[in-house]
Amino acid sequence: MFILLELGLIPANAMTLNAFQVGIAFEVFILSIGLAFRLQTQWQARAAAEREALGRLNQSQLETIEAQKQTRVELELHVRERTQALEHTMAELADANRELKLLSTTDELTGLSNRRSINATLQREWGRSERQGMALSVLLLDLDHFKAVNDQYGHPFGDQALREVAKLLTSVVQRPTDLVGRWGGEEFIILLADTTAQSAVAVAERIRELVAKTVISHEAVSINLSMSIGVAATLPANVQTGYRTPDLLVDAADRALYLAKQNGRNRVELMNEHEAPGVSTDLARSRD
Ligand SMILES: Nc1nc2c(ncn2[C@@H]2O[C@H](COP(=O)(O)OP(=O)(O)OP(=O)(O)O)[C@@H](O)[C@H]2O)c(=O)[nH]1
Repeated sequence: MFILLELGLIPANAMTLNAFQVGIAFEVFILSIGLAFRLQTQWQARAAAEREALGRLNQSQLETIEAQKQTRVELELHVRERTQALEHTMAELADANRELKLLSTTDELTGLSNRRSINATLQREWGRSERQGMALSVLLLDLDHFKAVNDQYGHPFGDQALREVAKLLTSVVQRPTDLVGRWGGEEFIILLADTTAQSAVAVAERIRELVAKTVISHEAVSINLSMSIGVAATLPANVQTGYRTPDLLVDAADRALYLAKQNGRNRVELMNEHEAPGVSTDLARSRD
């Protein structure tokens, strides 16, 4: 442009004189537009990429939250199922324990308390009688000539007789604090709390009479049985004259029972607290 002007090939005017600057300005302008366009394109691409990444991130977060929720629900369900199963097992265990306790305290044949349970009750009642200054009585009851019954009518008949006798005993002894148990074999025991020797003998006598008059039947056989009963009573607090331990009280009843057998059976004998044979209730003999 400068050479053309110098040679006079183009007229010198504002346009031609400033053509270089104008050209540069124009080029700068065009470059600026190009640069701006390029920047905008890059910015848009970057924004789009960011949006997409953000979208992806949110989606994965949502999936994570959803998965966690699902896991929690499943876990809660599992815990509930396990809790229910555990409760069920606990209930079964409680039932089994009750059953076990019943089995360990009950005589299978008669349903009465067994010896173990009677001993526990005797200890308890002894302590209570001691604290409250009450009398405590023990009856030992034994079926007479029971071996002959078994031998003659068979063991099943003997079993039935034991069950029937157990019912008779519980029908007479009904106070909640009293206890009827099977001491072993054809021998029964009765604990009478807050009961003096005199009352205990009266109870024993009622039992003796009831057993003697009750007909025991099983299948084609019907027979009458009788019982010998030993009675011992004490005031546990009375250490001077009474029996010192529950076992000694039972021993005394056992000695009274032995006397009843010796003296002819179907009778009641009382062992007095001074360890000597007591007043025998000869009612049995006199009435039979
Ligand atoms: N059926 C049956 N018999 C039993 C059971 N337990 C013990 N006996 C029997 O009871 C009988 C007891 O006999 P003994 O101890 O000789 O006494 P007893 O014949 O009753 O004679 P006394 O007691 O002297 O009058 C035995 O034949 C035992 O087998 C039982 O659970 N069922």
